[in-house]
Amino acid sequence: MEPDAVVCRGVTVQRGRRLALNDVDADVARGSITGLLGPSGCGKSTLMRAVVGSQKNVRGTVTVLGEPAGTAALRSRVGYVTQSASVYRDLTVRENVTYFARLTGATGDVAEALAAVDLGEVAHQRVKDLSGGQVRRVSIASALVGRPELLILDEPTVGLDPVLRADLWRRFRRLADDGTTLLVSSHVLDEADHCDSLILLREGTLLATTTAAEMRSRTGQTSLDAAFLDLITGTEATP
Ligand SMILES: Nc1ncnc2c1ncn2[C@@H]1O[C@H](COP(=O)(O)OP(=O)(O)OP(=O)(O)O)[C@@H](O)[C@H]1O
Repeated sequence: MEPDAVVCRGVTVQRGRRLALNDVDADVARGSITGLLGPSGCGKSTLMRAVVGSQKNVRGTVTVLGEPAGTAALRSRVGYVTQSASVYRDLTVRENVTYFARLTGATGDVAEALAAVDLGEVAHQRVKDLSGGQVRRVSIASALVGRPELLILDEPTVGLDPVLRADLWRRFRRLADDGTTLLVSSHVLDEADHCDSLILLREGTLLATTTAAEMRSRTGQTSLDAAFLDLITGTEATP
């Protein structure tokens, strides 16, 4: 069996006065969708940054595709889409994705990346004339064009309507089916149903590594929000 795409051991990050992550152990299996879930401020973005290698003051070890996180060799193998879209508003959709392809030295196909997130028909439009959901997808296409083995998406569905959200998750599933490993964060617990496995964080600590089905069976709840609350209560009840 191939080793996991991401292996985090004892990951601890101090940000200002706060311990943003406290001794977190978590793994991301290859070719699957792992959800990184928890309330706002629990440390999701910090953990993603530790995996990408852009977070300062990381203690513990983070191994990505067999290499220490952040090493130069990983640059073309890992795609990272931050919460705020990092695209050029005055360029067209195609120009943006082409630019990122050149920047990463990617041999990937621009048309293929645009098609993967259904942007083919607006490829000629300037980003400033697009909807928020479309801009989000330009960011994703810009990361996809490098054909990363690991794609890290920080809250990609936030602010999107339910139809667009469902559509994006279908596209993420297709990418995973084609062999890409996805680590996707969300503070919406219901999105857990789209993930193969889950890393649940709370106030910088690992609450559980689990699945949506296991969350329901452990708590007897059908709603994942309620199951998460039960897990928090259970944790607090443990001395
Ligand atoms: N630049 C910073 N300096 C100091 N503390 C920070 C900084 N950025 C974030 N933090 C703190 O680190 C903790 C974790 O933040 P992080 O952004 O990782 O959480 P998150 O789960 O991604 O939140 P959200 O869902 O709101 O994006 C929070 O308590 C936050 O206040």
